[in-house]
Amino acid sequence: MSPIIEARDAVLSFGETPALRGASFDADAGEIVAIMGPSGSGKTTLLHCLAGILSPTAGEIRFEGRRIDSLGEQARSTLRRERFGFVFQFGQLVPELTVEENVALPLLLGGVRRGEALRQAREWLERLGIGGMERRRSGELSGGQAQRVALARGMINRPRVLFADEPTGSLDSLTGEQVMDLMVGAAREHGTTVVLVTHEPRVAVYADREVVVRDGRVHALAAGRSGS
Ligand SMILES: Nc1ncnc2c1ncn2[C@@H]1O[C@H](COP(=O)(O)OP(=O)(O)OP(=O)(O)O)[C@@H](O)[C@H]1O
Repeated sequence: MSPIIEARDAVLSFGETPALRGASFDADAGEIVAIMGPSGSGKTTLLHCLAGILSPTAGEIRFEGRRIDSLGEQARSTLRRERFGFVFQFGQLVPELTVEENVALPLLLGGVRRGEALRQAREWLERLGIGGMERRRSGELSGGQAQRVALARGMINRPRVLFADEPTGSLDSLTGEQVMDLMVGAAREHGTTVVLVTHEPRVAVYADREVVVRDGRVHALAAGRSGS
């Protein structure tokens, strides 16, 4: 099986600071892969390259076998909206919008009618155990609730790949486990690949496989600890 998402020898610097120095990574369809590694090693930069947010200056990024690093900004933006989902450390919800509008946003941006988009948003909120909060604003949510909302927003367009950057980084361990259970459950149900950046071993055990980034390069770890 060829990987659904892949980086080959990706190189990227920020000014004089090298972030990726020939990073290679791949994930198969439906696989959950954790990217671990020390602070500043290049994890987030790798995730941003895989997700088409950044383009490496050398090397290749492929999604479903096709180069995406050479696409223009508009094509990458469409790809992100239609095929990828995102969950970040602090939810990054839009404070002016209600919870249901936040969740519906990827559908609304893709042209789905408002009524239908909000209906699907409420379904996801229900499913993630926060039904009844659809009219709140993000400032009225706990950290765990906000991450559930972010997860609902990340999954609502049934992405092929969900990119999660420290999704539990702002949560206590119990709440973090609940969010990870929900994320893994939703991803498994929809066959969504998950690329999960975390520095927490107890979060990485949710993955099928772990890799470690050091100094801008990716090192494989022994086969996943989960289930073993
Ligand atoms: N926008 C930026 N401008 C300048 N330097 C950056 C930028 N983003 C990242 N860097 C630098 O690139 C290197 C890799 O950063 P990156 O955020 O990818 O690491 P990380 O492994 O995700 O770190 P952390 O675990 O602390 O989030 C670091 O040296 C960082 O300082």
